[in-house]
Amino acid sequence: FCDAGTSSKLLIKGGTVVNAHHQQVADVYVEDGIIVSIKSTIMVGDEVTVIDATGKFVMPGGTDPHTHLEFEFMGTETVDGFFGGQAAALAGGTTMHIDFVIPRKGSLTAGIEAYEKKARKSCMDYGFHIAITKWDETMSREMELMVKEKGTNSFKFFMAYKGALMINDEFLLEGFKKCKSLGALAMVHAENGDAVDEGQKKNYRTWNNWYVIILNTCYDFLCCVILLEGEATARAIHLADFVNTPLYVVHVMSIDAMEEIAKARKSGQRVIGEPVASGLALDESWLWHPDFETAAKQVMSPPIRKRGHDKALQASLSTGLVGTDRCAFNSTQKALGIDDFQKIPNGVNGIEERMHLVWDIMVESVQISVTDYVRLTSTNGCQNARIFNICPRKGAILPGSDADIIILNPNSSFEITAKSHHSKLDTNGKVEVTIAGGRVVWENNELKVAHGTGRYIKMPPFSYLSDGIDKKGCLLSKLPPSPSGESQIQHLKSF
Ligand SMILES: NC(=O)NCCC(=O)O
Ligand SMILES: [Zn+2]
Ligand SMILES: [Zn+2]
Repeated sequence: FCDAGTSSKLLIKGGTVVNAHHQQVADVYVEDGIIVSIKSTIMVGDEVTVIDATGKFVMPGGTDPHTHLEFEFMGTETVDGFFGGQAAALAGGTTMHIDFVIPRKGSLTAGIEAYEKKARKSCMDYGFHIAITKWDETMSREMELMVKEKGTNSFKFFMAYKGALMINDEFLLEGFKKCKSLGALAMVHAENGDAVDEGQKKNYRTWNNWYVIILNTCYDFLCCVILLEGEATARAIHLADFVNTPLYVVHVMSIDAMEEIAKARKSGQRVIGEPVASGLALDESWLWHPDFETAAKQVMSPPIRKRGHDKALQASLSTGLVGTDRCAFNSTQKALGIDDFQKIPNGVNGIEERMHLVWDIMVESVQISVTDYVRLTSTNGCQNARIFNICPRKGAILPGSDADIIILNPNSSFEITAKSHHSKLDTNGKVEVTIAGGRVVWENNELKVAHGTGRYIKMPPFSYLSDGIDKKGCLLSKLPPSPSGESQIQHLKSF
């Protein structure tokens, strides 16, 4: 890593500037980390660094809404610290990410403080979601603190990982009610954790020598897990509807889950589904690879599905957004599960590849337009930046927006060849320049990043998703308050 680029005045000349709903050939002038103007021609003095973007796209840097950097999980910790993971992200055109704070000894305050420390050396802007892994009055008070004092506006509830992070329906409901009252977004990891646990316990403890023999039985189990993802997604949707709060389903991996979300959206419920790069690009055949290391790389939860689910998720993207769920473990860590596949640390890579994969899979195949691409990856329109209430600071090339900008050359192609990847992958379209906070941090295949240049981005509550939602009303809000000193019968009569 080199020193971060220092120029505080930049002119990006002659590129096609793309926002979520519009593109135009224009110059973009940046000063002190902020976009100052966008005009057909801008003249500047010698003190300004000029970047020629003729024939290329000038777009907002990506926001990855789902990462786990320096995450202690399943007896180990993800390979990247904040700085390393962010540097990789910047090389791939992502300029902001939102990571998940895991409570420490049950405390959200201790949890966020630990993450503030982890993120101190950041070279890229970041925000936090908060995971809720139990429920009591203290948790409820701490959620309030996280929103009102810590600048977070989203909480993730795990319906899986029994015995570790999982929360039951009663607490899920309490959490949803609290989210609603705070104007915060409820997020769910939707899998039926009890059933997954049961299936895993009963079967398939050995992966190594027995790998081929158990293959078919495991396959049946994974098919069943699809139903369990759909079931949990539907359950979360119904509970969110019951309290009338918006819902965000993370890492949607199956057609079943996707269809539940589509159905709810059709009926007017505010539900967002988040496919991830691995689910769009991979299929489960890798999971059955005879080489443990190759197979274990693909192990994540919910699992990557068979061909068909990827295409369906791609099709659903026209109304959505895309994250990575970056939770990377190396082969030594994955080998923790060589004798018991339940112990393979769950998680995949993607923070560096997401922007290129989505370009290649979606734009090159003409499934979406270039403006849609901006909407999905970096977030204006109705996606990440709006969902997390940070638009137009992020996700837009507009005067006043942060100067987080990428220059993408649609006529350049390259191979993703890192040793850690299971295959070589040709992608068309290449992020040639990344500008973060007004500094050129990626250019000529070289990173120029420095510790401490990334900022914590506060995300205020009551995004557009909360706007006007109470007009709809819900069963819970229509119930009269419980009686005091009145008999249940009288109370029910009055209702
Ligand atoms: N998804 C996964 O397998 N690992 C990361 C943790 C999570 O998001 O559930
Ligand atoms: Zn999850
Ligand atoms: Zn995750």
